[in-house]
Amino acid sequence: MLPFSAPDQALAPIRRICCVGAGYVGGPTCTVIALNCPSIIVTIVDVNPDRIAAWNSPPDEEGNLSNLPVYEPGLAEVVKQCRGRNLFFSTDIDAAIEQADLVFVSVNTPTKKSGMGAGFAADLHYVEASTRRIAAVSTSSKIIVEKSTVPCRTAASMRTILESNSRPGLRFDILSNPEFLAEGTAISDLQNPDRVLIGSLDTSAGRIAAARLASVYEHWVPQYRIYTTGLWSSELSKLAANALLAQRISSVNAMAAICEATGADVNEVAHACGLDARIGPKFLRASVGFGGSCFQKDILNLVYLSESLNLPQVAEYWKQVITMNEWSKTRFSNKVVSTLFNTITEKRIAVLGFAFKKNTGDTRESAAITLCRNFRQERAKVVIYDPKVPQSQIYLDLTEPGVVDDREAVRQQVTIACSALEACAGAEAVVIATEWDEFKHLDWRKAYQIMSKPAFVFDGRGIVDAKALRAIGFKVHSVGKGPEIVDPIWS
Ligand SMILES: NC(=O)C1=CN([C@@H]2O[C@H](COP(=O)(O)OP(=O)(O)OC[C@H]3O[C@@H](n4cnc5c(N)ncnc54)[C@H](O)[C@@H]3O)[C@@H](O)[C@H]2O)C=CC1
Ligand SMILES: O=C(O)[C@H]1O[C@H](OP(=O)(O)OP(=O)(O)OC[C@H]2O[C@@H](n3ccc(=O)[nH]c3=O)[C@H](O)[C@@H]2O)[C@H](O)[C@@H](O)[C@@H]1O
Repeated sequence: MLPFSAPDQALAPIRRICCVGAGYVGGPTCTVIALNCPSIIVTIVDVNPDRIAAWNSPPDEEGNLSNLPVYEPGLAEVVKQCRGRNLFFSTDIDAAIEQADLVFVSVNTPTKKSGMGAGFAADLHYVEASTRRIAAVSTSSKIIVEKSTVPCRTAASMRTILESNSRPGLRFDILSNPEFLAEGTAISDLQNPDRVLIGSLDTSAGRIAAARLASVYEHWVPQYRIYTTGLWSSELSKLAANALLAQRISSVNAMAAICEATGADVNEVAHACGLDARIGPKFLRASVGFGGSCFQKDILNLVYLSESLNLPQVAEYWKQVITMNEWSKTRFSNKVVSTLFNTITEKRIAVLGFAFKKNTGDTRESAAITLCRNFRQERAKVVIYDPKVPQSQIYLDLTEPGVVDDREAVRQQVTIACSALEACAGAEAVVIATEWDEFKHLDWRKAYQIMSKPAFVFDGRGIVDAKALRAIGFKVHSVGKGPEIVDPIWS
């Protein structure tokens, strides 16, 4: 990567930053900026007063900020250090925008639910509303930074909106600065990013704006990790990176199906492949299927973009990553049903983990939601335990939005346990849906004692020691591992 070279002229320093959107990205990202740049005043704003109140919530009896709206290891400590010093959370959006030299737009860009492009295109309503607000209230020129993940050329729409609606004489330089943090490791990803990507117009003003944003990151990120590109490349790189990451998981999950049918072990296959420096070892863990708010949404967005560009083969190629993911989830729940003698009706199924991955309380697109819905359709009694997801969120996720109000039916069929062992009590099967460390270290002997027999474990994350569990008496299915095949030639 070429080191970022700043323009020769002296750059006006950034003194005040406003971040519009206090969610999973805006909150942690701008908190880390505040931590590393004590000379910059950072104000994070949101239209949701409950979210802002939670960011401002007081410490609990032990002095910990346990009620922040986002759970991330290390986040509470950083908020505690900076809040009230140079970090503020507010609902006064207009004031924060007006005072800022630089505004991050970090609002949600979900998949459109209706209208043109429904089910594929990104809903840019929130980005447009924020941009219009910036235009309406600004009394000084600013740098506007797209932090949200957006389709290619969104910056051009933002520019048109700003130029048509702002006071005369003001100038807005628009940059793309996509975020690559992963939930659960957000603070370390932000403190030590693989790269910071900044896209700008290839004009002198564009390059100066990029250099001013880079100077913020340079407080803690080495220059060689700051990569500047054109605006459209930067926007597309974010969609491309997520598509490539998700594609790796779908590829390894496709291999997992072959492993299960042949007796090969997906961990060994992934390790053997990952030793090739061109492939690399990371992000090759077979699973019940990927979740999270972005992989599916961003690939759908790429599919829509490809179709709009009249590239149906490209669209079909990326769509297959999602098709494989959906199939992986269904394949896993079908395995549970077929192993439990083809019926789980009235059987108690303990689902361990509901978040889309460990170390987060986020459940968006979590594979556990699909599994639990499938188990409900089979009329099982589902007992769920997750260390970080609140009961209300689990019920919300399992309720089907639609004409029929099924809240009562869900509550009759699904209960929430306070511990993993409580979930296991009386269960016919344990399904590991999220790779929380505590499930690795569960007292599996105790779990076996309190379960119905035969006691089954379905490990959708490949985290338990299947041999040790079999020695206890469990019947174990691990994703990507076939049954112990006894080959007559060798026995
Ligand atoms: N969640 C993640 O790990 C990552 C998300 N992204 C992208 O970042 C963007 C934000 O994602 P999240 O933070 O997860 O979303 P989120 O839903 O957690 O947060 C977005 C926030 O923006 C607020 N908002 C919406 N319109 C607003 C407006 N006009 N004025 C003020 N506030 C407004 C919402 O109330 C909400 O609190 C998305 O484009 C996403 O694709 C990128 C990298 C990682
Ligand atoms: O744009 C985004 O939102 C972010 O999406 C992902 O981050 P995130 O979804 O938070 O978490 P990941 O660690 O990528 O995991 C996504 C899903 O894939 C699953 N996964 C991950 C890795 C793996 O090897 N196998 C696997 O099944 C996880 O369990 C999880 O369900 C990307 O990793 C981030 O770089 C990106 O910024």
